[in-house]
Amino acid sequence: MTPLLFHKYHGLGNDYLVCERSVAEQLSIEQIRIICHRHYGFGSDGLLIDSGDQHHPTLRIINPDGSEAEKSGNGLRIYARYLFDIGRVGHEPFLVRTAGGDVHCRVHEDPHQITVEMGRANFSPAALPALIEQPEVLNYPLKLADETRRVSLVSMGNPHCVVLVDKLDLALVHRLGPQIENHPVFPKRTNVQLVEVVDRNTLRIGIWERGAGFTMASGSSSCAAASVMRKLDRVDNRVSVNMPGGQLQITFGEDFQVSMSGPVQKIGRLTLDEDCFAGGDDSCGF
Ligand SMILES: N[C@H](CCC[C@H](N)C(=O)O)C(=O)O
Repeated sequence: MTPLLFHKYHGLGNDYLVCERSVAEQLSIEQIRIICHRHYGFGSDGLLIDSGDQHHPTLRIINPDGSEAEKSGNGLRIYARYLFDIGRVGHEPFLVRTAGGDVHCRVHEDPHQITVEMGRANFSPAALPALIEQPEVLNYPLKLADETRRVSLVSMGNPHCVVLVDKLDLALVHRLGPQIENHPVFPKRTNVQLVEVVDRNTLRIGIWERGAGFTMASGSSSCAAASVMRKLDRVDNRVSVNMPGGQLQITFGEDFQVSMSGPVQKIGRLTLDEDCFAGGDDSCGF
């Protein structure tokens, strides 16, 4: 087994491990879940796999539950910084391929700051997918276990369900998040955001991620929340999105083309010891 080398970064506390394809090919999905585990592994909100070749950077995103995501905003900023750190890119804009569409990234003069052109917000429910026969789903009454909540749907390449609230309550994110993530109307599940509009240029959001649960920050969630609020004419073309982990800047171009800018920090390099996989299920089941 070649050394299992990982690089750990975070974007506003949304942390990711990065590895080469040759490393990922040696791992099963169950082993990736262990590596992302907060106690039995390195701990991470997911694994970013550098899947391209020298001239065509391609990003695969694996959630901590082992599911694969089409796109990740913080993941793309981290991948762009990783490519810069290993000398594969400079400060010029460059294209990155993802399962959720091609995006353009740029590492600023200060390499802690990265901008990603995240593509066009798509309000068609079929893009998520969602089993609702409407051209767009805005303020739709979604029936949950004990209540009905008005939701709006948007795809950033990955699926998002946005819930507008008067006052953000993170306990409500934990209560509604799993119900909506796993609602049968979403055949591939969905990411969930609760959104409070502070003013026409400022949002506060709480995030429940598909396949990851509560996270400190999410780039695609910031894009999704801002896009729905733009669609509902609650914000202007430049929006600061505040999350528990910090703030991202979202800017809208023509036809809901979304640009996202924000920080990335490197935490370190990690080499995995095979002993990590040696244990069985020693838990006492409580
Ligand atoms: N869990 C998400 C992918 C990561 C999104 C988030 N970390 C971001 O920064 O966009 C999904 O299954 O679509």
